[in-house]
Amino acid sequence: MPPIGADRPRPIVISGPSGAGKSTLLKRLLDQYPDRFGFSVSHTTRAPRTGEEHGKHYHYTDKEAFMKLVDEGGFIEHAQFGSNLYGTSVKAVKDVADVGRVCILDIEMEGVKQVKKTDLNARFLFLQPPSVEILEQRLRGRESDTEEAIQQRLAQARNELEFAKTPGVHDQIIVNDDLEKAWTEFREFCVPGQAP
Ligand SMILES: Nc1ncnc2c1ncn2[C@@H]1O[C@H](COP(=O)(O)OP(=O)(O)OP(=O)(O)O)[C@@H](O)[C@H]1O
Repeated sequence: MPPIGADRPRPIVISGPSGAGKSTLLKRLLDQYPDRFGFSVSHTTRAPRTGEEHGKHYHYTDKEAFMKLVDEGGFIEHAQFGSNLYGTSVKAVKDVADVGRVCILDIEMEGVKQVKKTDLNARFLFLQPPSVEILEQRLRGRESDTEEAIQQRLAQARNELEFAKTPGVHDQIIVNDDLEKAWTEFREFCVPGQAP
């Protein structure tokens, strides 16, 4: 198989603090270009629920096999929720490129560092809020988080913003001040050459 980028579309890694507007812009992108992008299928150790399909909703696995893949460096991100493990494997991202779609990874800073260690040849986009104060207003405006969660997100946001200053980490940084302006830049990054 040739490397990603030769004839398979390069994945796009989108990161940025919680509340920066990733979901807002991604929803718009997927609505406008439904066939162009794809998402990787995650691994999980939880049992499939009725109607869920192996390889479609998740790759269902057991703890032992999951941990073996962790040891082999097969995961970009993995985490435990409750008693179950979840993760995004490098292979799952390659599977999306193999069917000719641009895999979108909406991940946080640690995941970005992991992707950089792989041969995924990804492009990196950072979505930046205009300021931490405005980020706080938006998180509050969303009315979906407790005060504690907001404080945690803001603390993590400061870390992410600091990391994003590292030269060469991101191919592009978009400041989400005016949504329409951010959308134009976002679309140009994800679907180059579409601007009127
Ligand atoms: N340019 C903008 N101006 C004003 N409000 C915005 C702008 N962009 C996004 N918002 C609002 O900010 C809030 C946070 O946006 P969104 O939920 O898309 O963030 P996110 O980065 O996906 O966060 P998370 O990582 O927690 O999912 C939403 O209520 C959204 O409507």
